[in-house]
Amino acid sequence: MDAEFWQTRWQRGEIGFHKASTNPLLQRWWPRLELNNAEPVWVPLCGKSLDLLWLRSQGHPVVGVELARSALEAFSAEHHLNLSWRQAGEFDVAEGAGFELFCGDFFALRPDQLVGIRAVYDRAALIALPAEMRALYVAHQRALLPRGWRMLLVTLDYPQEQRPGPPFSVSDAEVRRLYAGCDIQLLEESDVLADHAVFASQGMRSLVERVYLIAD
Ligand SMILES: C[S@@+](CC[C@H](N)C(=O)[O-])C[C@H]1O[C@@H](n2cnc3c(N)ncnc32)[C@H](O)[C@@H]1O
Repeated sequence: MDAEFWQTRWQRGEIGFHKASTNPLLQRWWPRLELNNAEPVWVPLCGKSLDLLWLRSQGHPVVGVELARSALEAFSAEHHLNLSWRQAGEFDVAEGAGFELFCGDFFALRPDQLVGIRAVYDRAALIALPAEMRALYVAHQRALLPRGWRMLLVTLDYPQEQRPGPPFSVSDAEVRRLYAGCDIQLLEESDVLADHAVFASQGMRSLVERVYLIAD
């Protein structure tokens, strides 16, 4: 899952992960983070998700990172946001209308670029990465954020041998291992295979979606 893999997915429009509506799990569970609406929210591997718009509609300034510039340009154009671009070190940043979206590699971000962020939304970021990268991703995430953060995390769990990722299968045990030392609450768990006919046609036999509230 290198940069070229994702750039090619965006170039070819192979973005089945992108949803045409706000994630209902975000709407249902976000209040459990008990945030002040003025708190900025960090959205790693953000794509052009409509969830960014929903978070902003709640009053949150939204900070994201995304490798594919075309994704951020599409986000700006499709929602008439007229984001402008500036440079910040090795990142180009699309900003305006309550958004600050870093274009570049998550792993190149430094803590001083995310000062004051204590809220995180991870949907299809952790599970976009293969196992060896997930450990590095979580370690970097934890190094980037100041103590006291809270995160809403959405995962998928299925027999990995039934289909190659992404999305990758992430078990409950792995979430607890990766975020050891944090307070981890499982908010919801359900089998969602019936909603993913393509995965079922690829041989998947079960697909469990989980939503966690994780606090450092
Ligand atoms: C599965 S998609 C999910 C996008 C978004 N979270 C959503 O829910 O629609 C993963 C996204 O992460 C981006 N990505 C992958 N690796 C990245 C990295 N190292 N740094 C920044 N973005 C990355 C990809 O380009 C892709 O848009």
